[in-house]
Amino acid sequence: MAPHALSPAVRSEAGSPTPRQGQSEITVLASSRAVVKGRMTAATIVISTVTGKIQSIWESVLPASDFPAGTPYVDHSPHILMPGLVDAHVHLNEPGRTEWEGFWTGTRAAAFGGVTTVVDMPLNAIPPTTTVAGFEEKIAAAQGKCWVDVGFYGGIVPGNVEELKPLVKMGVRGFKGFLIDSGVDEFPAVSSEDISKVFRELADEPTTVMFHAEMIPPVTKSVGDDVQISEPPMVPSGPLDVYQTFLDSRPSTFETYAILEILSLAHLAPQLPLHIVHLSAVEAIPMLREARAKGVNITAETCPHYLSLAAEAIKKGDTRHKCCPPIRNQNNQDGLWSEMCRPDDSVIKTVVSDHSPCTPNLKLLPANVPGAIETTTKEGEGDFFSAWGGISSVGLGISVLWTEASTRKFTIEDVVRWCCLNTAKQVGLEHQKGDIAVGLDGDIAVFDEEAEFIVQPSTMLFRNKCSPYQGKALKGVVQETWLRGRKIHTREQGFIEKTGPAGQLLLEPRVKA
Ligand SMILES: NC(=O)N[C@H]1NC(=O)NC1=O
Ligand SMILES: [Zn+2]
Ligand SMILES: [Zn+2]
Repeated sequence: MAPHALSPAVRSEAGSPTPRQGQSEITVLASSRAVVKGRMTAATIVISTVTGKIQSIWESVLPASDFPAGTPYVDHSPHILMPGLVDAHVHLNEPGRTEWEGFWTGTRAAAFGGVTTVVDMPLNAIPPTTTVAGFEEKIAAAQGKCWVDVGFYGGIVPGNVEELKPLVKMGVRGFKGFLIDSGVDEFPAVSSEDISKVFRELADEPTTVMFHAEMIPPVTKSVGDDVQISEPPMVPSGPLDVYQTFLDSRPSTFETYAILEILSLAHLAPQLPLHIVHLSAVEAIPMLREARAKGVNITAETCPHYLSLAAEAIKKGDTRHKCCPPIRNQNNQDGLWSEMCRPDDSVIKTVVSDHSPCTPNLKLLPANVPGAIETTTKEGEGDFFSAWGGISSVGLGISVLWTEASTRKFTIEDVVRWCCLNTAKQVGLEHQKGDIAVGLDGDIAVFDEEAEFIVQPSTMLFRNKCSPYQGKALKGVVQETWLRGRKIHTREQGFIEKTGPAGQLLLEPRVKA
């Protein structure tokens, strides 16, 4: 490439603010391997330090001498430059349950793992993001505490339909509702009537409606001439600290029944994107495929835990593995991976953490499990039914996923599709996030896919160091994380503290796809 070809590309954009004295207007990252527009290539990426946007890309490694003297330039070869990850499902729980997780700790954990955007779930904070007032409190609580960019979902609960359009205008990136008990009182489940109202209300809005798709199938019984419908309780069928007992209490039919219910109402909003969060049961896949073939606009996500852990290996009382829907058996995991082999028509488009932490006491961990705390009472120890449901993993996702995906012959491009390109699309941020392309934010993860590490408290930056991954050897290390053209974290040096929490709140309303 002739050096003169650079001059138009490195010119700063007209009308942009001037950089501070002595600061270069651009920063350059190069590598023999980069995932640009979803494809592996050599690349030299020029990011404006003024706008934070990617200004130009060459599909070759240009030497530093091609750039003006003093331009920060690093050739990261052979490490991979990939887009910063967009984790589209994280519970940050602030305000109200900040002792479970907060903006500061949750976004630092994200940055450690190359995640440059997280999208916060509407529940577990108090208040939940189910009203305009609740969202205002969230936004206020997040100010100045975010180390990566943060978007927000709104919540759907019985009776809040009038809040939904105003929340869209305030910039929520979608909505989540539950069809089963959510685990927190302030976020009740919705009925089919509630869903019908929501679909009518949001039918033409630029948003996505997402469901925690587990539902207890009602049982019908005849009493005289009447048919009575009731929900059976989730009754344990064995010891409470045996994982299989818990798994038996939340079978795959809970997921398939919930999805059928959602599909039966989809005609009320034919244009509205629908989405199933944290899909676990493989049995739901053919149903979703059939619906999509008929034109229903529905997608699904799954999580690293469903793709890497299996019920058979969960030890007695190890409630670090409790989540809902549950981790199922190895066959189920293999089935999810088979679906991931279909890059173009898979119903599972994204992989997200569903980082849903709590304080360690609520996990009721027996003393011999790492992450346990000393408790004065042994009551309920190891009880999978009473323990908080949720897996902590934000920032570990890419390594957990790569450890498993690489043995199954998937590529880094696949990971980028699941965790960057498609997650950005899911939340309407594809014009800004999730890819290395001119005009997008200069969010980059520098990934060494050969390096390995053991998960320890020092590699779990979330607030409560209690995760089923502790002690596991993982493959793939994020060496550096860049947010809008600024290096914010390196594995060697930690956080670039002088940069401070440079994350922005992503509140620009979505536009219709
Ligand atoms: N309330 C809450 O965060 N629940 C999450 N935890 C989990 O395991 N599944 C969820 O939906
Ligand atoms: Zn959920
Ligand atoms: Zn969740």
